[in-house]
Amino acid sequence: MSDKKIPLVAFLGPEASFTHVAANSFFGTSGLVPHPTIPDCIEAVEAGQVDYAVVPLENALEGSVPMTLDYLFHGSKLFINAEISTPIQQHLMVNEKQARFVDEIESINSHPHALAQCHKYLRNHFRHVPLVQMTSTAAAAKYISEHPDEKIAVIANRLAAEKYGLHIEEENIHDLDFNHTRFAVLSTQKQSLEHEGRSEKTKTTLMIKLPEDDRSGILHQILSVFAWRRLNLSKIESRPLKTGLGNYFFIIDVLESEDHSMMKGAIEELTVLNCSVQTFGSYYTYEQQPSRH
Ligand SMILES: O=C(O)C(=O)C[C@]1(C(=O)O)C=C[C@@H](O)C=C1
Repeated sequence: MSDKKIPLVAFLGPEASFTHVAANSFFGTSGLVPHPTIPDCIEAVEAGQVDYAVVPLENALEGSVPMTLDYLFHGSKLFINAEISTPIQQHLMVNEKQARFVDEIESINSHPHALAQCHKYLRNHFRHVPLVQMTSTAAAAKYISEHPDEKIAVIANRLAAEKYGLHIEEENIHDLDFNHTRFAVLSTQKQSLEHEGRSEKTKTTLMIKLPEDDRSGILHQILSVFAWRRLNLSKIESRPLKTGLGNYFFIIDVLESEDHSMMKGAIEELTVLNCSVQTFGSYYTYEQQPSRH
């Protein structure tokens, strides 16, 4: 018998959320602990209650998950240890008791990203039905399993339909086929987690704050630091600094390890330009293979 300690992993729950599916694919079924919100997951790992947290970072159709970015980049001391890219398939479901009355539903509940991923479908089929935002797709599914008399449909994955005994009214209602979400594995350690099927390249996530004096051309200078070193950026996003209107910082993903000499040089040069640079770790990406969920 192996005496290897099973890590505890917080994930955005309840069970059968997409985050659960992603966490399960990476860590297996043991040690996974559902938390009701993204900040709860982040705080659990900061407080040492769990070893890791798995939280959604970005969806291919909807873009970044602001809650994760806000908690990760504003004051947390966590690092990204791995990234899991998961295919997302959304289904419309109701409680078995409501299966004959789908025409009479009074609201459609789900996570805001899931509602947005099915925007066209909802406009075409349920234009006048109010949409209600929930903390996760699985939270919506769990709710209607516990309230069979309420005339609510939800958008969630197949695992949620199975787990909460719901009737799938329509499958694959997401507007575009290429629907993937990136999840981050976070911990207090600066480390890269190894797992089967990792990407060839390491990715580094940087948070860059501009110098106080608002010089013209500073963004161009920042990008040149990476460009002449042939460091490939896979993402650049600006987010509010929350210090005043128009004050932003940049999140930049670079396809190189921060230990690489070119990266060290780039970070040093950015500091000389009076930018403040914080690294959130270098890590691998894992593509989760499509499953029935
Ligand atoms: O609601 C869930 O099931 C989640 O895991 C959250 C989340 C998200 O934040 O985008 C994850 C993947 C899907 O894109 C929809 C919702």
